[in-house]
This record gives sequence, structure tokens and C-alpha cells, in this order.
Amino acid sequence: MPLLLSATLSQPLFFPSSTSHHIIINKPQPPLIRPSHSLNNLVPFPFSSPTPTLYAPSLRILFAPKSASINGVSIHNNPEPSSSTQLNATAAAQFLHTLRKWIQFLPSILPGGKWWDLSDDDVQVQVLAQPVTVWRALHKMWHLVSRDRWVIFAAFTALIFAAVSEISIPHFMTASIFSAQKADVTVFHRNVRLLVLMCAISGICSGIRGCCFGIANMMLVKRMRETLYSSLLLQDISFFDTETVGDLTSRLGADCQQVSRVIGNDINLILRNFLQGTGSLIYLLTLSWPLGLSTLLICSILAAVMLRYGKYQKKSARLVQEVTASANEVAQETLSLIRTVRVYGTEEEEVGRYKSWLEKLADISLRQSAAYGFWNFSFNTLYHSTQVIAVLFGGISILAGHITAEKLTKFILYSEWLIFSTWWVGDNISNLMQSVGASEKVFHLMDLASSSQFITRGVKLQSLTGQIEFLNVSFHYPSRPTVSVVQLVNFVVHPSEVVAIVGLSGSGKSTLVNLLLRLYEPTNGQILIDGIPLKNLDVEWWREKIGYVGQEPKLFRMDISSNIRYGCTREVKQEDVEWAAKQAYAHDFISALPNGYETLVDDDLLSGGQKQRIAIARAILRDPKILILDEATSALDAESEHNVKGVLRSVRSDSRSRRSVIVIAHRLSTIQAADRIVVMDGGHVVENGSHRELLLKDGLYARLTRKQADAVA
Ligand SMILES: Nc1ncnc2c1ncn2[C@@H]1O[C@H](COP(=O)(O)OP(=O)(O)OP(=O)(O)O)[C@@H](O)[C@H]1O
Repeated sequence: MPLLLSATLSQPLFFPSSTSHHIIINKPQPPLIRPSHSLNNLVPFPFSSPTPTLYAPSLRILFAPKSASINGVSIHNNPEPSSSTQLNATAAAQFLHTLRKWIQFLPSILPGGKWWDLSDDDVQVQVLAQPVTVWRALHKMWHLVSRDRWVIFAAFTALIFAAVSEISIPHFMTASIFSAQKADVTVFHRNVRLLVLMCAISGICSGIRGCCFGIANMMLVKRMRETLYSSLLLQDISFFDTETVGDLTSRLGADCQQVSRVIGNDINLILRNFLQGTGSLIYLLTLSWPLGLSTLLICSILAAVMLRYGKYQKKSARLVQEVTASANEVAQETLSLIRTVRVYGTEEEEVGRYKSWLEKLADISLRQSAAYGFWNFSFNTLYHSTQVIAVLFGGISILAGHITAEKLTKFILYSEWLIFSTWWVGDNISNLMQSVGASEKVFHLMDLASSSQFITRGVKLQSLTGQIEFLNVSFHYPSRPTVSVVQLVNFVVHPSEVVAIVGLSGSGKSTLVNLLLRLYEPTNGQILIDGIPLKNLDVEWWREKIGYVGQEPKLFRMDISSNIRYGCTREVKQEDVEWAAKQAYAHDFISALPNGYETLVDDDLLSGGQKQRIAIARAILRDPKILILDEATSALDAESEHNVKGVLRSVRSDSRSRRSVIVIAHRLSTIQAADRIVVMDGGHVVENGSHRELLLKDGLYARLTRKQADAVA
């Protein structure tokens, strides 16, 4: 009875053909189809399957569904023994299937075939940026570096001198050799002197050129990152509802780096080779115009191929940047949520998610490399054609006495120079196209208009009492225009009043605070501050008057003292910082830390409640006219309640600093002492009054209070 070996393999296995057993490799996937994460609609590469399949009919290697393992290779008795004729027939069918796939695939890899298709839909990458032309990109780059145009001018001057001196070297070299052959000593010495001079000029100017272009490049990347970063920071908050951190940091990092090659490398080499190519062509035409024209024809074909290749590279580069950004996005998200990933044991899924983007990247890179191969093939063929033409026609011309050997030598040297210059220009234009492709999203983001809040300056009030009035305020988030989050909200916070906003989760409490902070503008109605519409106030001045503590505050990676001072525009001494920390009940735990207020804040160092107390100290230090506390939910509840109650107590006891307080509370016991309680339900204000009044009303607030009391009991 034949034995059946099966194993799940990622690499092919080979077995000696002398075996008398049926060897079956368990491979559940059909052999030539890429997994679902390959580029959609792209013609797959038969050998690019991540789990290559061995197909060897002569070895009787087949597919089988069942396995039992010995050292990773399973051995079974074949449950349904089949005759060797049947096996051979199956193997032959498989072979024919593979062959058919290859025959179908091969035409698609010819130039213009479907395999090369890199359409945006295929990759399913959201390409937001409008295509940027090379000229537009260069114009923008010039705008960024034009402040230091002296470097660019120095670079171009050095480039011209270096190019001219380099291009004259073959002339003086040939002239020296042939004058020596003719024993013309004077001409020989003159040519050698000029050759040395040209070599020296070329060396010095090349050095200056490289250095100046390098400086210009460094400045370009620096300014690009500066401009992009400040453009991002000045966007409306709604912009960050749709863009992810991973994507944006990828633009700042990888994309700007890719663009960094433009001036130092691409433009530098394109100009240098263009100048040298033009010089060579003129020289060739003066030597022999028929030979010169035939070289020019070959170079034109090369230029046409190069143009096509450049366009392809530009598109693929843009896709590479998009896919890289998406991969970064996944990595950034997973790493920032690593605790959740660990607890739920989803490491493999996350690796899979990241890998699927890497696969897409590999698919595009595969096409890029294949295109590069085609380009090199074209260049080599055309390059050797010029040599053949030069030798053939040049030889015939020498035999006919139309041209001297010296002229032919010069011709061969300069035609090589011309074709190499064309190649270099082509290569660097394609690099330039790639850089421009990569820069599309960067320029798109740089061009975004800043939030209108930073452009128009509003009114600054002489004094602020802290009266806040919501008048028929309705709002929906820009990212969800069909969902109205708050509707026709009306309530007033009087100066120095403590108002609590309560309600079920998702009822719109934090949204009201977002509107008050002017992170978003109401879609209807308005908010009045001391009777003035909030949208007419100067946003910077307004935010200076507010102290805000969010639900789960994040701290900066700096020492505790700097974290408390963060954003405080007035001069503050260390005593002020400690006073604010005492008010926020943070002083004791800060003093107990090894370096006290100098301790560097680390994410793991402080508990959620401690971070919240530091954030409260930060808010208090600003001595705000309006204090907003968004009490933490969930795990922080007990500690948060204690913190918030402490703040409310100190606000009450400190008669010097009168401030209005808005507190969003989940634990209703926190806010019983509030002057007034506003109850939210489904985006509406449903009740408004003191704790006692609302209990008497026996509405939603009373129900919520009873529920929480029952839960505690
Ligand atoms: N940036 C946003 N983009 C789109 N929708 C949002 C955004 N922020 C909040 N929402 C939605 O608005 C609604 C109200 O959210 P909000 O945070 O104001 O509720 P909340 O009462 O403060 O909830 P919680 O008590 O859980 O903090 C929710 O349905 C939420 O999904």
C-alpha cells in the first residue's frame, strides 16, 4: 500500500524519484492565484505566489487534504488507493493547467500589457492629491529655497564651468595623443597644458557644485517639513477627524525625504548631462553631420523610451508613497494600542494587516524593477547601436578618405558621451518624476488653507465676567453631516456659577464643550459670551481665558513643572506652579517622586488620576475666568470624582478668583453641590435646575440618580 506524505509547506520539497511511495504535498491553495491582498485586477505573476507550489509529475507529487506529522512532514496510509495511471492523469492535468496560466500570462508582460497597469483603483489606495506637474513642483520648490538663491546661483555657475571643462577633456586628450603621434612637440605641450587645466577646473567646480546643491537640498527639505508641519498644525480640528497620525507623519518623514533628492541629485545631474550632451552633439555635427545625425536619431529613440519610463515611474512612486503611508498608519495604530493588541492576542492579525500593505508595496516595486529592466535593455541596445554605426560608417569614411582616424576617435568618444548624457538625463528625469510623484500629497497638504480662526482676528474684551449663553445651538460633526449631535440647545451659565452637565453617554455633553472651546462652530444658533457672539471674539484671547481639563488628559514628554506651565502665557514662578499643584491635590504625590517637579513624565510613570491632577493644575495656573472639567469616565471614575470635587471645593473657598465653572459629570454624587444642573438626552437639553429641583421633578435626572444609588447599594 503506498504511503502518503503530506506537509504544509512554504517552500518546495524535493524527493528522490527512486521512492516507491506516493508523495503528496498538502497545499490547499490553487497554485497560481495570489491571495486577496494582491493588487486587485492586476495580472498576477505566476512565480510570485507567497507559497510556491512544487509541481513534478515525474515525482508523483500531488495535493492531498489530510495530514499527520513526523517532524513536520506527515505520513499516512492512503485511505483511497488510486492506480498510478490515475495519478499520472491528474498530474498531467495539473501540468497543463500551469502551462495554460503561463501562456495567458506572458502576453500581459509585453510593453503596454495589462500586467503593467498601475491604476489607482487597482491598488485601492485613496489618492487624495491632485496630480502635480513637474513645473508646478519645481516652481514650488524654488519658492521654498529662493530666499537663499545665492547657493543656487553658485551651484549653477560651478555646474556650467564643470560641464564645459569636462566636455573638452576628450578633445584635448585625443588631440594630445595624435599630436604626439605626429611628433608635433609644441602642439603636444599646448594640448597637455590645456588638458591639465580642464581637469583641474572640472575637479574644483564639480566639488563646489556638489556642495552647493547639497546645501540647497538640505534647505529644501528643512523648509518643506517646516511649512508642512505648520500647515498641519493650523488646520481646523475637523481635518484631524479624517486624517490619521500615521499618514501625516509619513508625509513629513518618508515623502519629504524622497523629495530631498530633487535639487541635490536630480536637477543637478539633469542639467550637467544636458549641457554636456548638447556640447557633444554640436561637436559631433561639426565633425561629421551624417554620423552626428544618426547618433541623434538613436538618442531621440532613447529619449522617447525614457519619457514613457519616467511617466510610469512617477505614477508608481506616488502609489508607493500612498501604500507606505497606509502601512505606517497600521503600524502606528497597532503600536499605540499595543496593550489592547496584547490583551486580545491579535498580534498575528496585526502582522497580517501590516503584511498585506507590504505585499502591495512589493507588487508595485516588482513592476518598477521590471520597468527598470526594460529601460536598461533599451539603453544598452541603443548604446551599442551607436558604436556599431560609428565603426561601420566611420570605417567606410576612412577608407574613402573622407575622415581621419583622429576625427573618428573623437567621434566615437563624443558619441559615447552623448548617449551616456542622454541616459543620465533620462535616468534622472525618471528619478525627478518619482520625487514629484512622491511630493503630490505633501504639496497638497502644504497648500491647504489655514483654519479661518488663525486668519481673522476678532474682538478682545476689556474685561470678562464669564457669562455664557447657548442660544438655539445645533451642530453636526463635519465628518458625519447627516447626524445631528446637538439640537436647539438653550441654557445660561451666569458669572461665577458652577453648572454641571449630565446625561447618558453620547448625549452630546463633550460636544457642547467642543463648541465652547471653538474647536468646531455651531451649524445653527450661537454662543454668547458676556452678550458678544463667541465667533466674533479673538480665538487666542478667548482660549487664554479658559482652563480645560479633558476626560483622559495626555501629558507631554517633559518634566512635571513644564507640563503644568504648558500654554501659560504669563510669567510664572516655581511657587505659582506649586500653588496650582496644591489646589489640584497634586503637590503631595509630585513631591514624593524621586526628582519632584523635575521628574520627566513617562506614560507608565503616572496613574490616570495623577495625570488628571496635573492637567487640573495646568488649568488652574492660567487663572482662567472659565474653568471646564470633563470628568473622566470608566476606570478613572472614583479618583476623578475625588479630583473634581476637590477643585469645586477650592473654587468655592477661594473668593479672590471668581470663575464660572462647567463640569461634565458621570458620577452624579460629584455635582450635587453645583449651582445648577443641565440634563442632556439625545442632543437636547431636557432638564435644567438645582439638584433638589430636579429630584422633585422626578424626570431623567432623578431616574439616573436613583439608578446610581441602587448600583452603589
Ligand atoms: N469628532 C467627532 N466626529 C464625529 N462624531 C463625533 C465626534 N465626536 C463625537 N461624535 C459623536 O457625537 C455624539 C456625542 O458625543 P459626545 O462626546 O459629545 O457625547 P458625551 O455625552 O460627551 O459622551 P460621553 O459621556 O461618553 O463622553 C456621539 O454619537 C459621538 O459618536
